[in-house]
Amino acid sequence: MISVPMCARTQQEEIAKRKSSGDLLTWEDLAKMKYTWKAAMETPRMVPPVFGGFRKTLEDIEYGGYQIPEGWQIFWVASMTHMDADIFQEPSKFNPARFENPADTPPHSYIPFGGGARICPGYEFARIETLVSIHYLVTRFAWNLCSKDDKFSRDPMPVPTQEVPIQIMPKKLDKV
Ligand code: HEM
Repeated sequence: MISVPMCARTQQEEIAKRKSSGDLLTWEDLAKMKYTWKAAMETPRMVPPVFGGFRKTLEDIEYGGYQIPEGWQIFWVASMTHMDADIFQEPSKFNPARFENPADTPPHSYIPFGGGARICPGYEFARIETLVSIHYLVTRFAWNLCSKDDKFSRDPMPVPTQEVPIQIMPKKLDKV
C-alpha cells in the first residue's frame, strides 16, 4: 500500500483538480474514492493490524472435522481466512481489484475489523481517516519508498522491520 497504486493516485488527483485551493473534502468526494478504498482494504487483508480475537460457542458445533462443545472459547485469526486461496485467489498478491465485486467475498471472510455483533464500531471512522490521509498524501506530496524491504514483525501489532523510510517532497499547492 505504501507504493499507492497508480489508479488511486489518479483518482485522488482527479478529485483535487475539481476543487478550488483551500476547499475541504466533502462526503461526496469520499464517496468517489472507490478505487482508493479497495487499495486501502487490500493492506489489512494481507497484514491485519489486529491478529484475531475470542468468541465463545453458544451451542455444540462441528468445524473442520472437530467437535467443539458449547461454552468453549475460540480464538479466530484473521490471516487464516485472509490467506485462504479458496476465498481470496492468489492471496499473497496485492490486488485491490479482488474487491471489485462485493459478491465475490463471502460474508465474514474479510475481517480486519472483526465481524458480527461485535464488529469494530470504529470501522467507518477508520475508513474516513484512511481515505482523507491518502488523499492529502498523494495530492500534496511526491514521495518515494527508499527501501524495498517490506518485512514486518508483530509486537503485537505489525511493525516494519526496517521502519518505512520514504523520501517526501511537497508539491506546488496552486491547485490542491
Ligand atoms: C485500522 C483501524 C482499526 C482496526 C483494524 C480495528 C480492528 C478491530 C477489531 C478486529 C476488533 C474486534 C472485532 C470483533 O471481535 O469482531 C475491534 C474492536 C473494537 N474497536 Fe476497532 N479497529 C480500528 C479502529 C478503531 C477506531 C478508530 C475505534 C474508535 C474510534 C475503534 C474502536 C473499537 C472498539 C470500542 C472495539 C470493541 C467492540 C466490542 O467489543 O464490541 N477501533 N477493532
